[in-house]
Amino acid sequence: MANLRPLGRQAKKANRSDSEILLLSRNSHQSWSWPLGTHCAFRKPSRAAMATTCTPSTASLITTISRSRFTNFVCHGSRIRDHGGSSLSALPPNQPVISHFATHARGNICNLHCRRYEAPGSKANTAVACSSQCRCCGRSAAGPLGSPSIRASCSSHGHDVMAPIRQAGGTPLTYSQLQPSHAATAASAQLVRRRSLATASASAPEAPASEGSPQPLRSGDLDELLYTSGGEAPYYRGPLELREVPDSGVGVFVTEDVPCGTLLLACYPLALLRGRPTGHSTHAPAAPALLPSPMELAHALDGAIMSPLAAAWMLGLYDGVDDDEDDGDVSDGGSGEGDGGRKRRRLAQLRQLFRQPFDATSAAAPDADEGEEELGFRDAAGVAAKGVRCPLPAEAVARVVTFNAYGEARPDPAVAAVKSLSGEHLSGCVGLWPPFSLINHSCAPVASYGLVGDVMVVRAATDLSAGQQVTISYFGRRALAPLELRRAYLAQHYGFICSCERCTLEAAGLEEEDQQAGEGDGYGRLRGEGRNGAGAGTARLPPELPAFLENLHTTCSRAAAPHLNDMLTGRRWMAAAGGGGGTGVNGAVRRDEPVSELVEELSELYNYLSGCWQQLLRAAAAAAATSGTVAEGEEEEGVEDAAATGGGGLSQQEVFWLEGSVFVLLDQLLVVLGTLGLLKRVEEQHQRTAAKSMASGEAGGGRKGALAAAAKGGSVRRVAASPGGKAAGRAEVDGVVVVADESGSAAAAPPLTALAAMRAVASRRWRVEELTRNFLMPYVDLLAQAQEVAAAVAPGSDLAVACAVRLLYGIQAVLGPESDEFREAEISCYDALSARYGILDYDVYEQILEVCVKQYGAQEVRLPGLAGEAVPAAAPQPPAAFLLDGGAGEGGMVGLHIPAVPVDAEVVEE
Ligand SMILES: C[S@@+](CC[C@H](N)C(=O)[O-])C[C@H]1O[C@@H](n2cnc3c(N)ncnc32)[C@H](O)[C@@H]1O
Repeated sequence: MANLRPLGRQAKKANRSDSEILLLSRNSHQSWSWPLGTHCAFRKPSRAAMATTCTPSTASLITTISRSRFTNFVCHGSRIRDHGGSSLSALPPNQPVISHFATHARGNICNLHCRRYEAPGSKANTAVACSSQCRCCGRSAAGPLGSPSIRASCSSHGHDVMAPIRQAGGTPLTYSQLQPSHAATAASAQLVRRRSLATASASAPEAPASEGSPQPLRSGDLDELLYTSGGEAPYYRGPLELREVPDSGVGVFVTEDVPCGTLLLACYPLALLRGRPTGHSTHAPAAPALLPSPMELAHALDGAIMSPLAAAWMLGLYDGVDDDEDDGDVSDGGSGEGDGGRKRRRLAQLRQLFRQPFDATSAAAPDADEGEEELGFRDAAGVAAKGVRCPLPAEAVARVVTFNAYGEARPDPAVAAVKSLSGEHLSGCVGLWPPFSLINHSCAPVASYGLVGDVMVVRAATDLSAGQQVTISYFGRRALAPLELRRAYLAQHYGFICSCERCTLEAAGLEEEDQQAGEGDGYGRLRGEGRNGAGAGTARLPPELPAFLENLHTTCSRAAAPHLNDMLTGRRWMAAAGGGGGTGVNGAVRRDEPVSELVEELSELYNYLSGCWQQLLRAAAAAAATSGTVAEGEEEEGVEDAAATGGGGLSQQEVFWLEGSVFVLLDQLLVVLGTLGLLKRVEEQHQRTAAKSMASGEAGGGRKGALAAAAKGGSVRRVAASPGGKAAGRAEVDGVVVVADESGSAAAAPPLTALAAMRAVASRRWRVEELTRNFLMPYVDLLAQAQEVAAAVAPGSDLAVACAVRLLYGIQAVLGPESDEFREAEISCYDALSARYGILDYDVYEQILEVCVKQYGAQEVRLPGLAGEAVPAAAPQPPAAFLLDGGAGEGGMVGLHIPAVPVDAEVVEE
């Protein structure tokens, strides 16, 4: 599992229940100090407490935490296994305000979460002291003590949200985040003990709200996080600068180290079109049909009145003409600038624009008519200015929109939940956010992004080092597709051949496919042909792997997926149940389609898919072996070493990519596995029942008698008499319609229909151990792999969040909330949400998690029957399908729905 360790649920529980934890004392003007080498004082050692222990031996020293005006200090540190520890470094005394912030050391060994509470009346936006350095890895995540470059905030309900926001140029965000916590005292008393996810179970009766049932999101909680201060126009630019990037034009780079979750950019749109509001639904994404098209946006912009700043951006944004290409023209035309002239000029112009805040006064006014040119815009210097007409001709506007616009099919679930509190219902939209448009794409991006209302927010999705390019993924789930498919998509939609690190690596590998001992990366290394011969002669990957990978996706998505979709989705079941008989919509299964045929078909598919999966895993394992794989407990260092040295084998990252390339396969396996189990069980039950009836019939005289006898015994309820045939009959066995024919032979037992199967499934209790063994375990196993893939390839994306959330619930169902695996899964969840929303206060994290659980259908993992409750006998419901889709605003590549029906369960005999 990932190597990231934020505070876990246990830590939270410990704090909540053990109020003795020394650091958790609110609102008292008090200071603490620890002599060197003493442990943080947890009176009741818990696992969390132990993990948080700071000792010199783990190189974690707390010298003093200085006094003065700070009032409250909460430290949640956690550390997993035996890697180093969390560290609070020394703070000089008598700082005006002291705070620590969360260092979310993704990829580091340790993690530290510290929260500060302001004294009532004190100014939360006073510069705070931040200094924290991991002694294990030496990484520093903050500016110097007392530096005004970092601000911290208190949330309105008394918890704080620690988002290190840096004032590195640009206008800092001015919103409620930086205001004093107006209700810190009162709210801290109101701390609601939320029902822990860990203890929530399918069977748990709804607890009264006061007993800590999940609280609905309160706008105040996320306002702080989401920059919705009302009125003020948020703009924020972190420590970013523009640079030239070979083959990609201009790109955005960080000028200093920033930790994962750091806000990098928040800006207003130059223009934005929203679709018709559809409200927030937990399951149903906004219909794509409601999304305005980019061409509508281009049309709206054509000839629109806009601020001089916006007009300058329109001229500066990439329009599909490469700078190099244009250079030739320019010099040929006698500009005298020579090669690189336009490039340099453009870079200089963009740098100047990038420095200007792009806030609400910078936008276009597409609906403005002539007279409204007088409207108050402002120019690049921030001076009030007249509006100007869009300086580009229609076709150029269309090109700018094509290459720079961003569309979101549905709003982010957490944002939507917050917005809906104030009656605002977001919908899909298309818009242009100029500073955001300068960020290049990578198939292994390092930043996440999303819309908060109209504001585009970009965050570091991993720790970034000074000088590193900020990249995002232009597509969602396609990030998990193989090279050729990704490239085809980017070429078609964005007009470029991706030259990101991952593509370069994979392409290099493909080119070297036929070479002998490799010096290169990629597939050469995959085959154990690593540098200096490392790995040669040891485990080797199948030589056909590259082709295998490239073909697999095509096969699965084009052949298997539609087939499965058609056969297994809720729509189909619904159509089967929906009456009319015969075929339903979209060629749905016939009411009388025999289960055995479906089973056979699915079995074949399953064998094929699982063969592919096994092959892939073997390949990945073999590759890992060639890299001189890491011993247990040395995972992180090993990976780092491998990555750093470019060692002979395959780095963990490459393994992730490999696995990611067939991510689609995993979904399909899940669906097939689950459905197959379901059908097999029902069929077996059907056969048992038929055999029973036969036996009774033989003893009691004829099939008709058998049915009657069975009905008498309570297991079969007779619903129809023989239509006249000597041994025919029809009965319903707990929802399964059994129609006896006239042959009298067991083999001639009538086919169980798909519809009847669903009914049977829906009306039964499930045997827990069967569920666990046959369905949930493989499911969770696959999810765990998927989660790692998603975290590596698309951190902070919908996909990564969905995987992490579903894994959490899967592990809860299978291994329980006390298991180590659960804790690790929770850490993954926290990581995924932090990468998306920034470093989160635990309570906010819990709230967002709840929203995501609904959004991604994770609760469906809690299959009926796990807690022993009966599944309501009812007509088959269409499964509450959930879709693992892509990053912000993107649909999935394949769009498989995973049925949420309980599957592979054995009917408990009564
Ligand atoms: C939204 S713009 C990004 C900013 C752009 N680099 C510029 O100079 O304005 C998108 C364009 O940048 C270039 N680009 C972005 N990511 C790239 C990548 N990974 N490889 C190659 N070109 C890329 C492509 O030309 C693409 O159409």
